[in-house]
Parts: sequence; structure tokens; C-alpha cells
Amino acid sequence: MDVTPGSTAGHGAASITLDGIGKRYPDGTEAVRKLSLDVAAGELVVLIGPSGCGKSTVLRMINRLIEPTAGRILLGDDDVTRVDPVALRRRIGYVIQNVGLFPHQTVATNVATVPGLLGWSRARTRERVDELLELVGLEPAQFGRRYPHELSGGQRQRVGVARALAADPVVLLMDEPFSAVDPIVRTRLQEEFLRLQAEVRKTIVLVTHDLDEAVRLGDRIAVLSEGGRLEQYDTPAALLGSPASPFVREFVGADRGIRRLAVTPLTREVLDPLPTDGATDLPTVPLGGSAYDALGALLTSATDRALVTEDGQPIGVLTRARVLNLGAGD
Ligand SMILES: Nc1ncnc2c1ncn2[C@@H]1O[C@H](COP(=O)(O)OP(=O)(O)OP(=O)(O)O)[C@@H](O)[C@H]1O
Repeated sequence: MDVTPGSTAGHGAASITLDGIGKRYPDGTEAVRKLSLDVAAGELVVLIGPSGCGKSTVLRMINRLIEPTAGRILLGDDDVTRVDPVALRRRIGYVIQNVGLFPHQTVATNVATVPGLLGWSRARTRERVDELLELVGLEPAQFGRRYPHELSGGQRQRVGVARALAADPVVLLMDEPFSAVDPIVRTRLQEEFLRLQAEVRKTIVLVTHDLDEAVRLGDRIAVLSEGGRLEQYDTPAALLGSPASPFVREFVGADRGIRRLAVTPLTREVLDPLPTDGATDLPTVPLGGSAYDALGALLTSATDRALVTEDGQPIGVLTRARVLNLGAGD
């Protein structure tokens, strides 16, 4: 995804600027010391780091569920500490683990929460609820009247996302949104969520423990260590390819080569010329496809070369050694 600041702003998406923010809890715990971070409008940034490093505290300072004790937070050009917190939270969608749906209200009423608070007319609200449920893949006529306990975990999670998007917020904050569902449902929700984000282009800050999720979803990933210290802020490929510190290297783990292949597209630079022996039995992989898929094709066909195609035509050869080099990084 293109993350050039200013060029990809979704409709009504705002940039976020964290400027030296800190949080010292009343008992003296310094959960976050002086963190600075910029998130472009329409960008999806993932916060990741070990348990207790301050991820949730950072997220909750953005919508002022937690008041910062130092620094400034800007939404676009607005300093959030100068905005009424209730009004602020209506401009910011918030999705948490286990969703927090109101159990005694229907799915439709849950999704209509913020439009209701904003005083939208009944007709406008109903239209918006139907639109949102469709957007997250739940048939409004079928699911709108159900109660949360009548849904699967994955469906509840989707209702949570629909509710957070209902009033067209400028920012979406997500705290471990997909962690309460099993890995297969999680992968499917992540894919659906990426499609949804391509459509709505919100500015999103998402907290996770799961590096695979971070790599799959993030335009950029911020790796935090204790005290909300920013260890590295980079694209997934850069993070996996060149960890900036021993902490990050250890955090992204020994299998980062494999993870890196998944986010590295095949380019012309890594190709050798087409073979003169007319080897037509080689597996083919498309230019622009991931190096991970290319490695899969090589392993499946037990060869050490693949033909790379563009518009169905072979344009070069990819060797197994080249693919492994792509995973080796720095
Ligand atoms: N109300 C509080 N009072 C005192 N300390 C707190 C409070 N809330 C959180 N903390 C501490 O602040 C630090 C950061 O907590 P936070 O929940 O932000 O971390 P996290 O990275 O989100 O953790 P996890 O991944 O385990 O959810 C922790 O040391 C935690 O114990």
C-alpha cells in the first residue's frame, strides 16, 4: 500500500501525531515515557511489543480513555487534549477484544449506538446500519435482529467493526481485535478486514501480540519495548529485513527470513535470462507475486528454477538460490 503522507487520505480520515507523549499512573508506574509517532491519514499502523510495554495505554490515550501526563496528541491539526472527550470519542471508532457489544440489544441497535448519540434520524440510521452490516459481510435482514449471543465469535467481531465505523469516524483504534477467535477464522477476518480497509481507507492504529498479524495488516509496524520505547517504525519488509536493534532482531525471531519472503515481491532485478534449453517443464510464477509463493512452487515441483511470467509470457528465470537470498536480508 502507498503510505505517502497526504496522498492516500481516505474520505474523512485524519492523520495522528503523537508528540512526546507519556503516561505516569497515580501509583508511579511509568507505562509510557516520551513516545513520538506519526500516522498518515489513511494509513494502517500496528503497535506490537511484549506484554506490559504500554501498547494499550498508547491506544487509549489517543481517544482519552486514559489522559496523557506528558506530550501532545494531534488528530489532523486538532490537539485532542483541548477537545471534549465525549465529542472526541464520537469521531474515533474503538474496537476491542471480545467486542464489548451490548448483550441485551440487537445487532442493529448495537451498530446504531453512535448514530443514536449523534441524533441521526431513524431513516438515516437504518440505512447506515444496513450499509455497514453488508460491508462487513452480514446480511442485514438475517443478522440485524439477532442478539450477540446468537452469533459466532467471528460474526460478533464483525459487528464490533461495523459499530466502530457507523458514524464514519476519522480514526479507528483496534486493541487485539481478532485475538478472541481461532486461527482459521482470524485469518479470514484479517483478509476481509484488509478488503474493507481498501474501501473505507480509515486511519487505523491496531494493537496486537501477533507478529504474523502485524506483517499481514500493517502499512507500517511500530515495535515498542518497555515504557513505550519506540525500537523501530518501519514497513513490514524493512522491519523483517533490517531489524534496527538486538531487541527487534530477537522480537521478530529466527523465522523472519520466511516472514520476509511473504512480503517481498518478485522484481525484474532478481531474474536470470531465459534458458536457451527451452526448459518448458519448469513451474511458473508471476512477476510481482511473493517470493514466498515462488519458494513454495520450487519446493512443490522439486526443481531449483522457475519461470517468471508477465501477462502470461515468460520473461526470466528465478533460481532457488536467489529466493533464499531474498529471505536472508541484511
Ligand atoms: N491503571 C494502572 N495503574 C498502574 N499501572 C498500570 C495501569 N494500567 C496499566 N498499568 C501498567 O502500565 C504498563 C503498560 O500497560 P499496558 O496495558 O499499556 O501494556 P500492554 O503493552 O498493552 O500490555 P498487554 O500486551 O499485556 O496487554 C504495565 O506495566 C501495566 O502494569
